[in-house]
Amino acid sequence: MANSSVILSSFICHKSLPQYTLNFAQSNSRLKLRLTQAVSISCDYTCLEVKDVSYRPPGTQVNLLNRVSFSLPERSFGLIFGQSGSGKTTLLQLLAGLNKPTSGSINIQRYGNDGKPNQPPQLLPPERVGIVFQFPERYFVADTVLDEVTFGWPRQRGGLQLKEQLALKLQRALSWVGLNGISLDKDPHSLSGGYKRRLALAIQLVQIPDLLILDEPLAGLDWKARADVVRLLRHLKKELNVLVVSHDLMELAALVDLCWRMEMGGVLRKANIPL
Ligand SMILES: Nc1ncnc2c1ncn2[C@@H]1O[C@H](COP(=O)(O)OP(=O)(O)OP(=O)(O)O)[C@@H](O)[C@H]1O
Repeated sequence: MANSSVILSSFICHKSLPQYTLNFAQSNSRLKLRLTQAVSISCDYTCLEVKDVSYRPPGTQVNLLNRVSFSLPERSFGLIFGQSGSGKTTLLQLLAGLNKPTSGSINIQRYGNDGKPNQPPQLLPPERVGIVFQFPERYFVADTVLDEVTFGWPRQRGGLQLKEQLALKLQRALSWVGLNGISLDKDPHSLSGGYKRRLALAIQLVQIPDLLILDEPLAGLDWKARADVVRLLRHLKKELNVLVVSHDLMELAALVDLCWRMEMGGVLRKANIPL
């Protein structure tokens, strides 16, 4: 059976590896730990809090976002929908730290058992946000699944310990998205549509994000792959804070805890899903 040392050795000299697969019974350990913590330690929770965020691209006079405010408590699934050109992607880019708001704040707020903030709000650091853009498979650059997932990992710096930690996180991420059965030598471009999306998600889950953002996760998939991704999102929302921008309201409706409409001019309003 392949184990973390197999991944680890492949991470260090990954070009010369034979075919292998993953089978990790222990990879749900963090999940169990989180459940235990929730029951036995406290009922504290965190919440993404976006307050009065406006954005005007440098050198322009037009606000693409106008005083956007919303909150998304942890382990919930938020959906933003709205017309093309209304500003949804612009908002996601701010949340991911790719651009900075012209004004307003994007924070993580921790609350205590009494429902009151129990510490000052913390800025949401970009490295704690996972984002999967539309059609992520178009940006796959590697010839193997392993190279795709580990693309961007430290090659020179960092000791064995760091690499071992990363390898364990990789096992867990692949297990989360149900890819623990596939060969890491496989060409990512040869995967089915649903599996390509799973791979794109696994890449974002290696470091567990405080916020997982998905831009049109069902776009361009056939019905089977769409159902596959919806099933996966149902599973992930139990553990993560998920924010999705999508036009596929019917298919995602059953997952949605909170919903907003982005109106033209970058104004966000709370809404029901118009089914
Ligand atoms: N850097 C920029 N400078 C000026 N205008 C911009 C810039 N980036 C985006 N825009 C404009 O801002 C508006 C919002 O774009 P955005 O991509 O956020 O919309 P969207 O709601 O995500 O649309 P879609 O559903 O088609 O993806 C559009 O009119 C777009 O042309």
